Amino acid sequence: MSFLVIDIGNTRLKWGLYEAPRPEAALIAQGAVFLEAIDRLAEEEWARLPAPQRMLGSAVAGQGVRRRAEEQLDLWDLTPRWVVSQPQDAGVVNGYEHPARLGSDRWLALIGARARVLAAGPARPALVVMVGTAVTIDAMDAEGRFLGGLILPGFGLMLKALESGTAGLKVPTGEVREFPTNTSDALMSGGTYGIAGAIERMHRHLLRRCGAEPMLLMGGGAAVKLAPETDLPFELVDTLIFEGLLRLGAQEFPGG
Ligand SMILES: Nc1ncnc2c1ncn2[C@@H]1O[C@H](COP(=O)(O)OP(=O)(O)OP(=O)(O)O)[C@@H](O)[C@H]1O
Ligand SMILES: CC(C)(CO)[C@@H](O)C(=O)NCCC(=O)O
Ligand SMILES: [K+]
Repeated sequence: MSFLVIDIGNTRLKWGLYEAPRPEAALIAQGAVFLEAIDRLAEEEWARLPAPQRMLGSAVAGQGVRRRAEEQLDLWDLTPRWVVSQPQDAGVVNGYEHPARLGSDRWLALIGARARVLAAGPARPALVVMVGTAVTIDAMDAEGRFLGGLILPGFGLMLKALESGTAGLKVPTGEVREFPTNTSDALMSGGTYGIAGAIERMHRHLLRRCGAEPMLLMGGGAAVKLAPETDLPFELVDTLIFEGLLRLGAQEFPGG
């Protein structure tokens, strides 16, 4: 009973085909396309896939984009299901004031992270960082309660904002330097240290709140850029959202 998972962010749609809706299921195929290219999925990347029987997705890019993805899913005989963040599920308690307003990608990453924490040994807090179009830095305690998190602009949005909001800043890519001495390096270093600094700050908040060293998990398209600048020990995990979808899929489709 093969299982398709989809993560629609604000820049790209990521998909994965697993042999079943189960956390330990084998990955059959995966891919990513920019949102502009969604309308060609059925005739290109998906055309050669064995038909999935079940599907579960996350979509934070808006109704229009989600509908375009659903049109492509018409290729197969399955009912599209999209995750809405719940007050609690799969061992995670959602501390958001309005739980359903938490981005489903963040919710799924927390569910994926919780499973990793428990698999790694005694329960401990976790800090879940996703570096995509936006950056999110989400804190979860040792009992699996999501305490709250930060939303920052990602690299692309930060640079775009500076470029369009000033006369003197253009955006050729620079290097990360401790003491930048040209505009490109100053911009790249500012963005990188801005995000790295926010991670360190949130790490401190969580350590103080819980009194235990959090597990730091980082993912998303631009996480590799940040990795060398992060002093804290971390794990790069690109599949947290998929892992969350597999866990929820196992609950939703218990027979396979
Ligand atoms: N070298 C770069 N310079 C400027 N911006 C960049 C660079 N590389 C990536 N970005 C931007 O960083 C953001 C992250 O993009 P990417 O597609 O890699 O992540 P993603 O995890 O798929 O994002 P999402 O899940 O939000 O769709 C995008 O807004 C992209 O434009
Ligand atoms: C913050 C993003 C854009 C990150 O992808 C997404 O999770 C989202 O649109 N969230 C909704 C708002 C919130 O999580 O508070
Ligand atoms: K995202």
